[in-house]
Amino acid sequence: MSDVPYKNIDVIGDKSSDVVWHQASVLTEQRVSANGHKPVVLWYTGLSGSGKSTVANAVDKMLFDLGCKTYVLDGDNVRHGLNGDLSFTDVDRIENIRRIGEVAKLFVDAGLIVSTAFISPFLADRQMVRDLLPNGIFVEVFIDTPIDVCESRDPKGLYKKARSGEIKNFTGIDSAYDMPLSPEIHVKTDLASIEGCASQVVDYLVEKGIVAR
Ligand SMILES: Nc1ncnc2c1ncn2[C@@H]1O[C@H](COP(=O)(O)OS(=O)(=O)O)[C@@H](OP(=O)(O)O)[C@H]1O
Ligand SMILES: Nc1ncnc2c1ncn2[C@@H]1O[C@H](COP(=O)(O)OP(=O)(O)O)[C@@H](O)[C@H]1O
Repeated sequence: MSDVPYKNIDVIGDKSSDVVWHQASVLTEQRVSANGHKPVVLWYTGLSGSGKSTVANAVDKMLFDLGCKTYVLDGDNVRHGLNGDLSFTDVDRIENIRRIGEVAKLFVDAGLIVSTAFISPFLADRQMVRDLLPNGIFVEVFIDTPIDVCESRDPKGLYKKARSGEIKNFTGIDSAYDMPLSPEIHVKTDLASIEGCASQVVDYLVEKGIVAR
């Protein structure tokens, strides 16, 4: 497990002590009742090329077709906008996950099923997001794909660049990945089809009474 210092602590610290929380006029409970399902964060974690985006989007489509209110936050997309100022140093990855955790919390408040597809390599950061949310809301989905399979897929040609030294701090090569210790859902993409992996996630949500089929 990596032990990374929170260098951006001045950013992370709460500087809003004079700001008072405004109570919304539509309560989360009312949104939940209108939506017909519980809000949840499906927190996908895994190496680059493991299948996070593919499985998250396949699940999202299945849930959308069941009438659920959903949204996917994807690493590649969020890093173009909200987190466009962040690199792949350990400190910036920590800040990346902290911001996504806060955004996911807002989506939960809106009553949605939010899927996040970020490498989120550090155990401590995934725990930080779990702790940010009410009990049972954070569902860790470990997209467990061996690095040699990810590298043979290499959908963006990034492993090739990392091996040649063109990209530094690449997860699994010269940057750490802490495997989840007890994820709620453990998906092995080298053993099941995309549809099979997505069904595994939806089955979990149905089994837990989060959505109805
Ligand atoms: N150095 C390095 N290491 C890992 N990944 C890299 C790197 N540089 C660029 N990329 C691309 O950025 C995507 C990962 O962004 P994340 O926000 O998910 O990363 S992290 O959670 O902050 O670790 C990742 O997307 P996925 O392949 O979808 O995981 C890559 O496309
Ligand atoms: N069972 C599977 N689940 C998910 N992806 C799979 C599976 N089998 C093959 N793939 C392929 O692996 C690649 C995963 O890429 P991607 O979803 O972008 O990964 P990540 O978001 O983790 O970087 C895609 O090209 C996808 O088609």
